[in-house]
Amino acid sequence: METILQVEDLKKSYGKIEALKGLSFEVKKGEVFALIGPNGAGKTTTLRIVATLLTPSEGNVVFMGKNLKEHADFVRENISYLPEEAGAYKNMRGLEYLRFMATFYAKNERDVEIFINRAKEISGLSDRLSDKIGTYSKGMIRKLLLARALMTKPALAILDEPTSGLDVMNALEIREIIREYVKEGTSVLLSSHNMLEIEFLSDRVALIDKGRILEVGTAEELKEKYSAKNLEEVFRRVVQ
Ligand SMILES: Nc1ncnc2c1ncn2[C@@H]1O[C@H](COP(=O)(O)OP(=O)(O)OP(=O)(O)O)[C@@H](O)[C@H]1O
Repeated sequence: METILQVEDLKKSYGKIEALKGLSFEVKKGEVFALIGPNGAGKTTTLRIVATLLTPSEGNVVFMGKNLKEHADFVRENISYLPEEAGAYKNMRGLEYLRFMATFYAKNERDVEIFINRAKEISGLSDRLSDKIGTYSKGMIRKLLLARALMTKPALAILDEPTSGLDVMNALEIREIIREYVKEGTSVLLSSHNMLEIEFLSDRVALIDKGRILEVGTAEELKEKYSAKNLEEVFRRVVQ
């Protein structure tokens, strides 16, 4: 399978804190690749570097054959990022927000309409899109932002804890949406603390702790290796 993203020996320090200590992995085309690890393991730092929002202290990121250092614009055009603590503009209406974001990515007015229509479908928010975002529940905001992240059908969607804080039904819906987009050609790099979600969504998982990758494989491979019933047990054994 073709590789869409290569992360090579990534290091990142914040002052004295070494958040990443040489992290390498790759994401194949059409794959959902998940990062799991305890709080502070370095997941968000990794995702933010790939999304070009942070620069690494050392190492390389190669996306679709292009090094991020020289091609940040290309990367930004083809990657979308859903941050963990994403707020949206509270005083904007949902639809205004989608239009505003669509104009950044669209090459012409026709694309703007295509993106907005796609986002309407993904969000499932129908009439509520005419209301101000300040009146939305947490689940509605998450859906709006996921719709924004996927509406361009990016080559790679980076989703930091896509369903955190959502109830079971909303989380299920969001997972289904993500899987649909993978069928249409989007690769996904995500982080999550929810092992059920990871088993349902991911093709491969990387377990990270203290800025290093400890294991990579499919959920099945990891469960077999650690004679574990589920990923939670794998996680416990690897991280302890
Ligand atoms: N802006 C920052 N300044 C200083 N230290 C930071 C900063 N951002 C992250 N760190 C530190 O880097 C390390 C990795 O943090 P990161 O947010 O990447 O972890 P994470 O795996 O995403 O954690 P969580 O699961 O809690 O979201 C932690 O020790 C954290 O305190």
